[in-house]
Amino acid sequence: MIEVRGVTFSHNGSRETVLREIDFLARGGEITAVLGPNGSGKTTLFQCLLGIWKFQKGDVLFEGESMKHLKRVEIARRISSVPQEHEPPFPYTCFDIVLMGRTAHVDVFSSPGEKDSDLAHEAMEALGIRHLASRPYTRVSGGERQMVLVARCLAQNAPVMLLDEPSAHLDFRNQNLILAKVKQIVRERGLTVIMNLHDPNMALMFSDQVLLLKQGRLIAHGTPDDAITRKNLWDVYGLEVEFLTGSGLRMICPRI
Ligand SMILES: Nc1ncnc2c1ncn2[C@@H]1O[C@H](COP(=O)(O)OP(=O)(O)OP(=O)(O)O)[C@@H](O)[C@H]1O
Repeated sequence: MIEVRGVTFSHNGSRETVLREIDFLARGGEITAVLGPNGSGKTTLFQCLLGIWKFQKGDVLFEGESMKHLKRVEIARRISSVPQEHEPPFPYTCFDIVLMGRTAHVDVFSSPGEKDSDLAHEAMEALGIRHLASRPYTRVSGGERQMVLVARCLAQNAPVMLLDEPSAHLDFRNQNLILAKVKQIVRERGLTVIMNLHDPNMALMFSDQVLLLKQGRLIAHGTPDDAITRKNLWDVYGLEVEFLTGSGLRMICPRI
């Protein structure tokens, strides 16, 4: 469980407040989706949770304890993440990239051991990408890279996972497969997942809680059905939408 209390953040020397008084609770075994227009502060929120940016006000609690004074390696044992862009400088194999997820658990003077390799293989197996193990990461497709990065997150074995647009670069089938897989793993392992998404339909299908951000403020917050409404989508994106229902599903169609 991770609790965000009144987090407020501005970049050094900037007058613009990127995040204002953000409050929410993300529970284990659940997926929290963060939706909001480009530049609304979604990635910055992740960077604050990961300790990359130091917020000026508020606190982040992991299982009730403040993480404010933890070192990056200590945060990495609690929170793993899939960044939006990842371009390694060297053509590591996909397996090496997944194994890097174990860094937070390996002593500075040691190399990853058998247990670390097993966990990396297991993570690739769970996502159905074992066949990519020996392929250079720089020579697989954007979607395959995304799968490798999610596997790296799983191998890190942290109770909280942050996924920044996990379905970016994925084809229609893989977008759905990866989110269904994440949901299954979240339920099985009781992980707390927070993911940034652009498509509210994906949030309706795969999340348990939705946060809607606009210009660094939390405009709405609740179950997908409560938070994703015509009014809230208009307020946040300035877009008129229709809801279509059928087969037990509720989907959004923009009115353009
Ligand atoms: N290093 C930086 N210095 C100053 N301002 C920054 C910096 N990085 C981001 N910003 C600003 O912070 C705001 C929030 O950016 P952020 O990347 O968190 O948005 P986002 O919601 O993730 O956007 P997107 O959906 O496009 O990925 C933007 O206005 C952006 O211009």
